[in-house]
Amino acid sequence: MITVQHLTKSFGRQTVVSDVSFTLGDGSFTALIGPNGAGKTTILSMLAGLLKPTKGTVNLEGIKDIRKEIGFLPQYPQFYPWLTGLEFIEMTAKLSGISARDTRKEAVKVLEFVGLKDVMHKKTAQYSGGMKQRLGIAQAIVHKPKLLLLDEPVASLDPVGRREIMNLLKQLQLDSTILYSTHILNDAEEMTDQLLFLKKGQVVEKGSLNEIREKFDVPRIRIQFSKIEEAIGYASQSKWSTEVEGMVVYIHITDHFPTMQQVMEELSNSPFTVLKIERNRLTLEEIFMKVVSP
Ligand SMILES: Nc1ncnc2c1ncn2[C@@H]1O[C@H](COP(=O)(O)OP(=O)(O)OP(=O)(O)O)[C@@H](O)[C@H]1O
Repeated sequence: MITVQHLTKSFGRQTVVSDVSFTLGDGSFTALIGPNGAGKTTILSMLAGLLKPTKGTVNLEGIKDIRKEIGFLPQYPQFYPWLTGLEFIEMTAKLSGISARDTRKEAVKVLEFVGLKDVMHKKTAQYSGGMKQRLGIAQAIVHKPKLLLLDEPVASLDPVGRREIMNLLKQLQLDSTILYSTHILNDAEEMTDQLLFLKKGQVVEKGSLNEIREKFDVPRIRIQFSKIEEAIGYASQSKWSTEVEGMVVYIHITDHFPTMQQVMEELSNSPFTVLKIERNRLTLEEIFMKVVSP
């Protein structure tokens, strides 16, 4: 269990992380979500022992030697372009305390796990962005850390690459506690046990996706029309409270009203063509905007 209490970091007079507290249960998968400059990198760097907190504590229960038991993927990992992938991982394996006898074996194993075995003898200068990200993950996990900290592990990847990396991380959760930062919310939505929403250096909301949904979700009915004019036309004559977004009209449900049936009745008496009607939930992105907007 990792316990972070009142973590604060100031650079000069500017406090960029302020009184942040949270816990990470063993084997949990937590996302640190926040806009640019919210303090994600600073928090991860303090947990990784790379930055000294101004105030507060990080209690890494069960972790005696940070070098051996924490894996860290920086936001912009640096690779020596003249080394091959295998040479690079062998080097990081040594640095993280793996015995010289085992470095080759462990390096090959981890490169196979991240899908780079076929290119492990190529120089890292020739790796694509996705391959570099995998190599970055390989260096973070080669020593089988108990705590894995990843700063924006999927930000530079296309949707297929993101999916692959997230699936890889999900497998790592079997052996490690994972904390990663992101502003790509779909990934967080699917994979994560706990969400920590950061705004201006403070945790403004935390909990599981369901807990946060319960708190912020607004039940609504979503109606898709075939033309913007139709959406506007329907919204202006509806007796319910509506919101128009392009060809879509949202009707907010309060105290169970209106019912779907009432809306359908109203629609059937109108001249507009409906393409789709459904009960709809806020996406994580919409919840995020609600939580972090000023
Ligand atoms: N060494 C430093 N000296 C001064 N200010 C810093 C330093 N490092 C970070 N900051 C400031 O701290 C704030 C938080 O930065 P941080 O990189 O932690 O945010 P972030 O949430 O990771 O942002 P991004 O999503 O853009 O990576 C920013 O205002 C940044 O300018």
